[in-house]
Amino acid sequence: MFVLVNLKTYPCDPIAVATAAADVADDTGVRVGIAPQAADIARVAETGVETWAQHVDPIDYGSNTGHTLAETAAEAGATGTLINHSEHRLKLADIDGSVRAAERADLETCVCANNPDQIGAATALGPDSVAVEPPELIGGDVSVATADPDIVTDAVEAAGAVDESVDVFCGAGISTGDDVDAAGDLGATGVLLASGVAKADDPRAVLEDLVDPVA
Ligand SMILES: O=C(CO)COP(=O)(O)O
Repeated sequence: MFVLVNLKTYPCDPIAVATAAADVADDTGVRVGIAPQAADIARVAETGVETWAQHVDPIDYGSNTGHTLAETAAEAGATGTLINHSEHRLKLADIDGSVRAAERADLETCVCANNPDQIGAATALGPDSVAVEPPELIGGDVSVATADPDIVTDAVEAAGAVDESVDVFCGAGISTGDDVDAAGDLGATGVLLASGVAKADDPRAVLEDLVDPVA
């Protein structure tokens, strides 16, 4: 399982979380990634943790004020990027453009989607992975795998019908190792989570628990 922690713009210490995540990954062999804000990518990457961008724009070098260029994210130390997160939704053509931009910069891609139909469409764009995250469960206390297991199995089926080589992750409300385990049982090969770690009093303890059943 891949455990990808999206720090969003939560007021946590990205370096403390990244250092803990790097330690937990080293100790257990579980793949753990951190997706900090763009401005924090370089110092998060310096901790040695697998570092992802939260977004890259469908642009090339040039006159694009205020955008995130995939090459710059990669040079800062990112090795992957989320695209079309529920809190940063893009038009279909721009999702495609962002996937192409990320590929150009050798960034691994995960396209997020709200439901299985969107997962099928996202898979057709050829990312490395897709992630189903029901918006109504994001930031809540109940894991998607518990609250809506069918959405995960349907997403796995929808992606598989288009391209079996594309990994399927799930996210929303995931905060424990049991949640990660349940997501795996439904066919997900990774989880995306945020508040469970970023808002925790002890992010290291949460990270240790998250990887425990899959270690
Ligand atoms: O949006 C998410 C990860 O990208 C999920 O957020 P929560 O883990 O806070 O529900």
